[in-house]
Amino acid sequence: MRVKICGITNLQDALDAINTGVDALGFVFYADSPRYITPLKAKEIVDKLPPFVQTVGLFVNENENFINEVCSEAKMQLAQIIDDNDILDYELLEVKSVKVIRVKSQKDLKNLNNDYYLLDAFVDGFGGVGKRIALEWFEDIDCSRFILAGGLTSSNLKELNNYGFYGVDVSSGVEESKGKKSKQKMIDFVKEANEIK
Ligand SMILES: O=C(O)c1ccccc1N[C@@H]1O[C@H](COP(=O)(O)O)[C@@H](O)[C@H]1O
Repeated sequence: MRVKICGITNLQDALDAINTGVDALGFVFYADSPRYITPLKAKEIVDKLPPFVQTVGLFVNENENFINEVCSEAKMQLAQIIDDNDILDYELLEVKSVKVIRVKSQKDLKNLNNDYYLLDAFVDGFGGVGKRIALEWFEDIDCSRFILAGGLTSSNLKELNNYGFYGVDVSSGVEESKGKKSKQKMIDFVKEANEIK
């Protein structure tokens, strides 16, 4: 089970997250988020990271140029993309990407192609507020290319057993306050994630 911790705003949280064994760190380039980080500050953090950790930039309804420029400046290796109006031309992106599906109903899980998707619960405004997707919607669906997000915590991760998700993404569930991660919550989260089958 791959684990991404999203909403990194400072070096200490990034290093604490890495020490728990996470696979990816997320940086929010969405100005209305309490976890927003400037590309320059993200780059300063990324420059101090050890190898073998993927850096992921989160974008909300931005155009290709903006995504390319920020990923280049901030040294993001993957773009996590919310594109509500489906207008992005992915061919124009200079960085690998994963599309976010903001899941409102079980219908949104049907007819997806063979790509990897990050699935987050639909909320008015945007994510990072701890809302969950109903797990029963995934019964009888192949979850092996899905990264599940939305309302995950060390206490509810056990419920994911046997679904076969590729990975999980968490933000508010490992915070002590908005934009500040809790070292202990990250340790507990990653420990539980490693036990999921
Ligand atoms: O984290 C944010 O502030 C954010 C802002 C806008 C869109 C998405 C955002 N976060 C993403 O939301 C999901 C779930 O987060 P949570 O664990 O429920 O708090 C996750 O993919 C974050 O990357």
